[in-house]
Amino acid sequence: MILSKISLINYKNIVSKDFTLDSNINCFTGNNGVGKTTILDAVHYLAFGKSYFNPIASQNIKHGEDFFVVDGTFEKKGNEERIVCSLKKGQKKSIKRNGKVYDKLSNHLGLIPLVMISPSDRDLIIEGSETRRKFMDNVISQSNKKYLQNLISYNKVLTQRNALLKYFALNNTFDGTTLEVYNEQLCAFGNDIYQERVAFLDAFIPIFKNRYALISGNSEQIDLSYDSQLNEQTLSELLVANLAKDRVLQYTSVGLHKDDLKFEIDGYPIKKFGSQGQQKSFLIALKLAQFDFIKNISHVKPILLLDDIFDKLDESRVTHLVQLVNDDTFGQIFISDTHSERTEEVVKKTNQSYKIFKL
Ligand SMILES: Nc1ncnc2c1ncn2[C@@H]1O[C@H](COP(=O)(O)OP(=O)(O)OP(=O)(O)O)[C@@H](O)[C@H]1O
Repeated sequence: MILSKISLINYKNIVSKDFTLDSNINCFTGNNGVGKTTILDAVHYLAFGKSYFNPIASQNIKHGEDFFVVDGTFEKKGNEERIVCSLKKGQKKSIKRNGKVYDKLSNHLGLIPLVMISPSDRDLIIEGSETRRKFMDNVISQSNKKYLQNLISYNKVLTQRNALLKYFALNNTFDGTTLEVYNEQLCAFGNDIYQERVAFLDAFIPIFKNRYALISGNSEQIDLSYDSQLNEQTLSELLVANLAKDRVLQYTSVGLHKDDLKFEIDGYPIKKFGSQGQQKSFLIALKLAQFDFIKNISHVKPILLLDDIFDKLDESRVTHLVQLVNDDTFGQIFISDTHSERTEEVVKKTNQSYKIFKL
């Protein structure tokens, strides 16, 4: 899938802009705040029906205006797909494919595979476990609809179980039979989710390590592992063993919603012991592995958005990255950078066609 044209109206700081794009590399350069990331974000909007950065849809409308439109034309094997995302203040957002409004956003997801790499991915390292679970869940659910369904069902039962624990505490009562019904449902959905996460990481971790080695030139050992209470005990055993604690806490303290991913460098947590460049390399490797994973499953090369990617990387890592881009693993790429000359230098070294848009 190649994005051949995009136009933005009132999207964040962009009043009105149209771009006719290259099928390989597109670079957006300019000073801080001119709107480079905004353009990449608009491409993300076309694929996922939402901003990568601001989940509150109305805040993506340019200040003082009352609507935005992002209009993209994609080409796939000679066929055109026109996707138009728009939002008018006070109304529901609309996503149209070839003039027809989608009933549900979920029907659009998957049509345009895309991976964004951005400085805000640092949240994956510095924030709590929820961010890392979300990353894992997003990658798995892009190719596994049943996983997403199980996840939704698990969270629903979890909310009900927590409400019941609260009810017990408030009313000084306990009903083991009702709780058991929730436990059984939680275990049924939870075990499926656990198995899928194990299988996913078995496939994902070697791809990730390979990507990291290529970017860093093998200069340090990194590790990614699955940290789950279910690695030691079944969910059913965990629920029984922690019942007294859960009744005191009035919520479910064990389960898949506590899973995490452990990121390490030379055996130590990367959050505390990785340099900025090493952390950045780790995140790029993680996202490139996501790219590979989606590509292997969907047999389509996702669009790759590289937001401010060269910052903090030394020359040899930038060179390795460019070499990566040069093999035919990748499809269309969008790059944003403050240094126009640096970008041009870098993309010139690839054997790909490119366009540089100076904003
Ligand atoms: N709803 C909005 N209306 C108007 N401006 C907005 C809105 N949301 C964000 N902005 C502004 O858009 C501008 C462009 O941001 P963007 O992140 O695209 O810049 P950039 O060119 O990538 O800069 P940098 O080099 O600093 O990363 C910023 O000044 C930001 O404050």
